[in-house]
Amino acid sequence: MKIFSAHQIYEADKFTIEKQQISSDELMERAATKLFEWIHSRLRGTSVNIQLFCGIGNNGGDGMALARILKENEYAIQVHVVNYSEKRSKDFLLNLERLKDRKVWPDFINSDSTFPEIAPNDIVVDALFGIGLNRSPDTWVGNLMKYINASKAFVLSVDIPSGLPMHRGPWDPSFVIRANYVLSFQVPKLVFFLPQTGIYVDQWEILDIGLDKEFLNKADTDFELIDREQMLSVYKPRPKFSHKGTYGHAVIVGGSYGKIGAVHLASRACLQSGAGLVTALVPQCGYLPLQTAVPEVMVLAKDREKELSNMEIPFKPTVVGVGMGLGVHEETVSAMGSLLKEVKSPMVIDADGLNIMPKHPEMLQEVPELSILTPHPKELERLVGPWKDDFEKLDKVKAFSQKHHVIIVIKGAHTITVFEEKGYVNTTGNPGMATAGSGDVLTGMITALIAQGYEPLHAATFGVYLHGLAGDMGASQKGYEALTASGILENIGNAYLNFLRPQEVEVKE
Ligand SMILES: NC(=O)C1=CN([C@@H]2O[C@H](COP(=O)(O)OP(=O)(O)OC[C@H]3O[C@@H](n4cnc5c(N)ncnc54)[C@H](OP(=O)(O)O)[C@@H]3O)[C@@H](O)[C@H]2O)[C@@H](O)CC1
Ligand SMILES: [K+]
Repeated sequence: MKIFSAHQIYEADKFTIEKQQISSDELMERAATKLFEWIHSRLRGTSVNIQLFCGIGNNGGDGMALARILKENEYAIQVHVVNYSEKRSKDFLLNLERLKDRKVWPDFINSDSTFPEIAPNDIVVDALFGIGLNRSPDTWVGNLMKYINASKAFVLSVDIPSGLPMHRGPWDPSFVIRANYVLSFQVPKLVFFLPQTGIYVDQWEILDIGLDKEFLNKADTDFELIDREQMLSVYKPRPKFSHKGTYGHAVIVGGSYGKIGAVHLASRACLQSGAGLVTALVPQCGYLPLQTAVPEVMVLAKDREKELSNMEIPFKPTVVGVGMGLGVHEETVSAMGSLLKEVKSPMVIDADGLNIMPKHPEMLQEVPELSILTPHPKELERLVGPWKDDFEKLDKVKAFSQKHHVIIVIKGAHTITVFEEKGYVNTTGNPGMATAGSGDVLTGMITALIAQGYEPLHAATFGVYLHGLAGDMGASQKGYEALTASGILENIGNAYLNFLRPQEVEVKE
């Protein structure tokens, strides 16, 4: 699913109005009707007090139109117009008049007003600002947001939590509505998925307001959501007459004394994700534990006992995954330099494989094109430098990807895979996966997919998606706290099965 910028949404809006020959207020009416249907299907006429806080633009207009439909359906409502500007939108004014025609008189909140009381059982509809927010809300408006946040009421935001801009972090993090639920029109918004702004959104859902499908399909967006449907188009079924050679020979290079477990996890994940053959290249201390624990993995133990000083591979592997538990010993660093010179096809580079790079920038030049780098936030900062907000981070990663022609997997709650100009936002996974070794499993999985012939970008997005799904299945058995990297690994098979199972189709009433 594509993620549109504010500008693109306004364009889609304009295009739809022209093509469908409707007026802008008809589109607003559609939006408000969808909002109403969502609320009504849950409340079914329950006598609950609904307080609508409406701005003076089109987001506020949506709120006003919703208020009217709620009133027509005999819900108890109170409408507050938050008068933050004299520049009221045409459709806001139209809906204000329509509301007055129904004998509903909103109260107007200004900078010197006392805020209305909000009871714990009330529902607050937040229609202050939508995607048009372009500067910090005034202090009194920010204080109203804080006041709403401090209430115990359930907060339902229209389109986007008010106070969140579409293109940058908030000016003041306390001047943003914390939404229990966001009903977002037509397309998801990037801010829902970023660490600094996603915290304002507990749950979100898309309401289809009938924007022109052709326009939406044609549009080229900077970001996309990675979901099951899209991954199904990437998935490569295994043909009957295949053999282990069909699925490649992956080499996992890593480990040092006390950190052989990282290679163990990555190698097993690589096998369980479908690689034909897996060889682990480790220092001597890794030989016995790996041969004992994972009989399916072949082990190449190099000369040194405690760390790798030589990463020579005596055959031509399909793909190399490197870095987990490697350490940064001087000789390991130089062995890594030689490995990068040797390998010409895309690699997967993680952990210490990445930590080595910033101190040896010449190595970055040797990284094969289309390699996949999988940094966590600290490793990423070492690679691209610090950022002031998530948007600057994404810009820096895009520039880095373009410069080095590599794929970067920014690990996080919503892992984002960046390749050149574009970011792919993952939708699977959970907080239980923030645990030791989780990244080693991911590296093994992505390596396995490349071994099987997936092109690197697909290997990265599909690997991230499956890894999250395996984590979700693990968490459903054990809960977040008890989930370990082994728990993720054990669920790779279940993740594939779940992914390939035909999904139940939701029947709409
Ligand atoms: N396209 C769609 O799919 C549909 C969209 N719809 C709805 O429209 C919403 C977008 O509406 P919108 O453009 O009128 O902007 P909105 O967010 O209501 O802000 C209002 C105005 O406030 C101003 N302003 C900005 N920052 C400010 C600040 N800090 N303090 C004070 N003022 C500030 C700024 O105007 P300015 O003063 O800069 O000229 C801005 O224009 C969208 O989220 C959705 O709910 C639906 O109706 C149906 C179809
Ligand atoms: K809003």
